[in-house]
Amino acid sequence: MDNDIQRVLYSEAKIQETCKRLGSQLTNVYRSKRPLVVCVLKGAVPFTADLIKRMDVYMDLDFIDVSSYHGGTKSSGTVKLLKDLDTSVAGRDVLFVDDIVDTGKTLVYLQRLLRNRGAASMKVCTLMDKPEARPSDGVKADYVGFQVPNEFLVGYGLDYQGKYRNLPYVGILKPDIYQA
Ligand SMILES: O=P(O)(O)OC[C@H]1O[C@H](OP(=O)(O)OP(=O)(O)O)[C@H](O)[C@@H]1O
Ligand code: HPA
Repeated sequence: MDNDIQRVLYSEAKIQETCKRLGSQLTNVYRSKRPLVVCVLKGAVPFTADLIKRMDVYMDLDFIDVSSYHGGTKSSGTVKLLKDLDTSVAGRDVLFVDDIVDTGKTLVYLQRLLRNRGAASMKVCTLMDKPEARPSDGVKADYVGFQVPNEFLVGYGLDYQGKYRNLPYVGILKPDIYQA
């Protein structure tokens, strides 16, 4: 897989350092609470696994599966709910964990879906934020690891046609891979 990568943007060490920083920030925020951490499948799996190990708080973990990138590099614009939460969010402090906020459509969808379920609070932690991909008055994540350039990225959860999620770093693919 390494041969398919043109440039590494965030190394494994840099990502781990960032998980540590975000984890201690979130530990302070949720110290006296018991948050419901919601991992947004599938891309957020590696980040969630590393982040929660850095959060020294009692918490519950649940998963929601939504998808809008159907194999390509552009959002289809339509977010589909593939699996809902198993846990009630009423009265809970919900923390969404995602790998990237790009156009922001996934985030808008998730916030809309949970709005009427009575959560006490809803926050978003994302490893990567691509603000140039959406209007400046668009949605915002509360806790961000890296602000990333407006390019299609792979690795550490991010896929291209289902591949590269298991790379331990984040990078940019060689141009010929898209054409293959
Ligand atoms: O801000 P947006 O433009 O909505 O993009 C962000 C979303 O896109 C990716 O998920 P995807 O829909 O590809 O599903 P996956 O995680 O299962 O790959 C990523 O994991 C985010 O959840
Ligand atoms: O840059 C990206 N790469 C892979 N998947 C994504 N989903 C949203 N943005 C991206």
